[in-house]
Amino acid sequence: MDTSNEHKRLDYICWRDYFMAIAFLAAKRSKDPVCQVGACIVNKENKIMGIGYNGMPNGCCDDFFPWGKNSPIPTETKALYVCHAEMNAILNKNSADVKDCTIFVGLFPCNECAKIIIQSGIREVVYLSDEKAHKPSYQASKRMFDAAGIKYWQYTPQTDKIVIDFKKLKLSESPSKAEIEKLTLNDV
Ligand SMILES: Nc1ccn([C@H]2C[C@H](O)[C@@H](COP(=O)(O)O)O2)c(=O)n1
Ligand SMILES: [Zn+2]
Repeated sequence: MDTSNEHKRLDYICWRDYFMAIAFLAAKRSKDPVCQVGACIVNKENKIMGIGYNGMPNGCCDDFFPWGKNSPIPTETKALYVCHAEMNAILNKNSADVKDCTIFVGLFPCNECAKIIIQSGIREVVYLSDEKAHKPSYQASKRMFDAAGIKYWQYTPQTDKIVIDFKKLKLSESPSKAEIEKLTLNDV
């Protein structure tokens, strides 16, 4: 590795790892105790068009709506309320539309999100996990994507792990006033 600081770094992350990591960072915002999913929509110029994670709809308080799915009361199940990551990413878009975009998502989309993805004009789905592939809802997604010509594929990241250690980063905090004066004097 070149440590001279005279040449460009070579251990930077690639675009796809970057977008997938952003999807996972967004998932950290989810309040779902069992399954946290994030999604990141990107256009052909590698510009981010939308980010989302699974959560309750606006105005539906996280503390009062159900997060479980085993209640004897039929309406007390999260599935009735939670907005999925893909849907939120599409609805949160910062552009007029997401036509021809790619969506990076932590978990393969369910059938409801597949419909929204197709209707939004997204052309490609890149996912990390397909752990729900045995469920009919997820099989229906593949059927719809195949029919609609949406490309979908499972991503293997190039980087094993990406760590953001705020504590360590804080060590390189701004220098003290005395240090700044010393640095300035030395620079003259
Ligand atoms: N592609 C996906 C798949 C699932 N979700 C969300 C929806 C729920 O909050 C949760 C699934 O919960 P589980 O039935 O596994 O307890 O994950 C999503 O946003 N996107
Ligand atoms: Zn979904």
